[in-house]
Amino acid sequence: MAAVNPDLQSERDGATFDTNKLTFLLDGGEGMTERRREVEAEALADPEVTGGPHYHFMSRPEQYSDAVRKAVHYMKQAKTGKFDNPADAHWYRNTLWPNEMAPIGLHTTMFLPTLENNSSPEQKEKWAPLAKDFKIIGTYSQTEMGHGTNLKALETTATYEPELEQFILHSPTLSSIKWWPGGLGKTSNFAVVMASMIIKGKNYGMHPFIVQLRSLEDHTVITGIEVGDIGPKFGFNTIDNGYLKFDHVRIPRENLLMKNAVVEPDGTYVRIAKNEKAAYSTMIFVRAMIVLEVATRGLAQACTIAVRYSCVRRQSELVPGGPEPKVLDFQTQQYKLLPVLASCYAYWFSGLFIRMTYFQINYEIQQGNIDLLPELHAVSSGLKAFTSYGSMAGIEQCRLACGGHGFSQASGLPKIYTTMTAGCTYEGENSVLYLQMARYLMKSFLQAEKGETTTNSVAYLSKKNLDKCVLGATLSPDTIIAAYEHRAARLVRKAGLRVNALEAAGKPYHEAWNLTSVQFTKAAEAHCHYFVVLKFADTLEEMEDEAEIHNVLLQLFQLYACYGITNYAADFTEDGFMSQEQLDMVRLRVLDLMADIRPNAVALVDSFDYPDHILGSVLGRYDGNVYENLYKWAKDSPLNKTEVHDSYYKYLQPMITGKSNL
Ligand SMILES: CCCCCCCC/C=C\CCCCCCCCCCCC(=O)SCCNC(=O)CCNC(=O)[C@H](O)C(C)(C)COP(=O)(O)OP(=O)(O)OC[C@H]1O[C@@H](n2cnc3c(N)ncnc32)[C@H](O)[C@@H]1OP(=O)(O)O
Ligand SMILES: Cc1cc2nc3c(=O)[nH]c(=O)nc-3n(C[C@H](O)[C@H](O)[C@H](O)COP(=O)(O)OP(=O)(O)OC[C@H]3O[C@@H](n4cnc5c(N)ncnc54)[C@H](O)[C@@H]3O)c2cc1C
Repeated sequence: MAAVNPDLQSERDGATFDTNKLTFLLDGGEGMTERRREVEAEALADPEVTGGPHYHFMSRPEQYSDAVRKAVHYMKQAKTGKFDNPADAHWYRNTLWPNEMAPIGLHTTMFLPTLENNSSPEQKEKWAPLAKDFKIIGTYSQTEMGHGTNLKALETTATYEPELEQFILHSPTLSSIKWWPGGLGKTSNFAVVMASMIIKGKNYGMHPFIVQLRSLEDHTVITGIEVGDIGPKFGFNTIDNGYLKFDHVRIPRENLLMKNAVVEPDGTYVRIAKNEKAAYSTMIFVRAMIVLEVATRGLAQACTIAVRYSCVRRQSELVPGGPEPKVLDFQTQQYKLLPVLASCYAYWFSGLFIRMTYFQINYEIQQGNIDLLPELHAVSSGLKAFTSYGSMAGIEQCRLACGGHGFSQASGLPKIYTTMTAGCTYEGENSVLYLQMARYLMKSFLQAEKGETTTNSVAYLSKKNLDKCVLGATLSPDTIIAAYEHRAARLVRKAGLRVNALEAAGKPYHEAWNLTSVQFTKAAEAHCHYFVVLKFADTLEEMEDEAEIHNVLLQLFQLYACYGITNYAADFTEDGFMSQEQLDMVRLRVLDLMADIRPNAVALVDSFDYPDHILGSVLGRYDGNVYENLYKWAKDSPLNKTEVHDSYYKYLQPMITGKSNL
């Protein structure tokens, strides 16, 4: 192993805390870290994982094909039961496809969970083992060319025919063609297809059906089905997002997944689920997972790259005539990166929270208690939107902080960005999800107005909030939380009152809502911001016996909160809640906190504990040996395989010399 660049080593030597211990906290305990490292180490030692062709030097068809090679490698091992623990499987996949979408990604994250959570016990017994053993490979096929958001408008029909006890799947229009599902184009032989169910002329809305798409013998497409890849995208090169068209395809009645609703042989429809949105359950699961597994991890990787590189990169002068400093010593560079680093930690703790909450509430839902479903739907929707947007913006900030080299694929940042930014759109477009949360906020506001107590994430709405901000220079968590509560409560109330006023002025509710929806998305964002601040503070409070780590996390917490206040200053000041003096103090504290955190910046990103293979970055290498490896990267570029490129003979030579050697 090459020696570590002294500029990076000195950073590590100067850290005030043990990075390992912080890693344990992030992973959820020492045992979890150890297990993750074991799984990663095993994967990293396997040439099938690390030895394939260079991702960036392949064409898209090659990238897809190589991802399928890896998928087969994964499935062979999974079949042995090696990855029966979901966490092990997850760590292994992250190492196998670093910042890439696996062609079987939808199989594991949506197809299998839908089979498990939406099937009757008999159906589960039939389908889940086939899917777990990869005897069938499936995807989640919901979005259509014409509709992704508005599920009530899905046009694919599943019309029941009692005589034959069959459903007939059909795509009646161009816009009804399924469009986007991952792994649909070339990889999957099955899909859960979401279609509007029609019985005796009545439309019962979206329901899940399991449908075979391709032969299990030779992968040829089933008669009546047309399926293919939708072509190159902004990113997601390794996955075949696909299209799917049905021409009166018949499937047995039993292929309706019947946990939530049953269709009897004579066509009688029996709803079982207490909540009519039960068919939306897989989306809640994925939204809850996106917060940590997509948004936060993408941002943490980008931060790791940009912070390490900023301690290796020397440029310009700080002291006139003096040596070139590490660029992280410029205050503006700290301002670019350290608030983003603080966001990473903030999102991480919210991500851990929503993951745990999802599993707890889902357990209750499976037992028939759906009381907390609206809370889970609102919080998972809001946090997904809030963190994916913050992460997208933060990764771009990291790229800008790396100057010219940030623009090269060698930085690893474009791949992280394009993979992550898709998370702002898929699984519910962010504005749409904020508006879902806003519905919950509006209801809670009305409850609070009636003097009722609101609970869980919206408990603060029925509390008497402070009229004046008591934030002082010590930045105690309680005063910070109170400020964020005040802001969120005020924005929710303002939006709620406007809806009421517009209605009172004669507007129908839907119009009043639309005319207030910008305010409501801002209120939903403020609510999420408060929630993330709160979960960070809760983590600090629950921490035991780790004074050094507590210290640095408290600084990050304060930076996250103060930076948020400076960015949304008007929200905190315009009603006279926070004074100009307090705002000025907060602005200065941001600068002080950055100076406090600066010596620990590298240790804070090291604590994310990403192996170089996962980062995929020359700039963010653990050893900091950036320049020699940038040079090597360029030499490996396919354009440098020959001294004179073919295009010279084809185009330049005839122009320059008037003749061609071709
Ligand atoms: C210890 C270590 C463990 C590690 C384990 C790790 C495991 C890791 C696993 C995963 C890693 C994650 C990796 C992620 C990779 C992801 C790749 C995914 C690729 C993308 C896939 C997709 O995009 S699939 C398609 C997704 N599509 C959408 O999201 C569509 C968005 N639209 C909707 O959801 C809805 O249409 C709508 C909510 C916008 C509106 O619906 P509708 O019109 O029907 O409802 P209304 O607006 O009228 O509302 C009525 C009422 O219903 C409530 N409601 C809406 N949705 C839900 C819901 N889901 N659940 C509960 N309730 C819902 C709504 O709030 C309304 O309530 P009211 O009371 O009336 O207000
Ligand atoms: C990379 C990627 C992978 C995907 N994978 C899958 C998959 O595996 N399976 C699958 O089924 N789907 C998949 N999708 C589809 C994805 O879920 C949808 O694209 C997403 O839900 C957004 O829906 P839409 O495309 O209809 O956007 P639209 O709803 O058309 O959004 C366009 C604009 O309209 C706005 N808008 C729409 N409705 C409202 C409203 N009610 N109020 C206010 N504004 C509104 C939005 O905010 C947005 O600005 C994937 C998409 C991507 C990009």
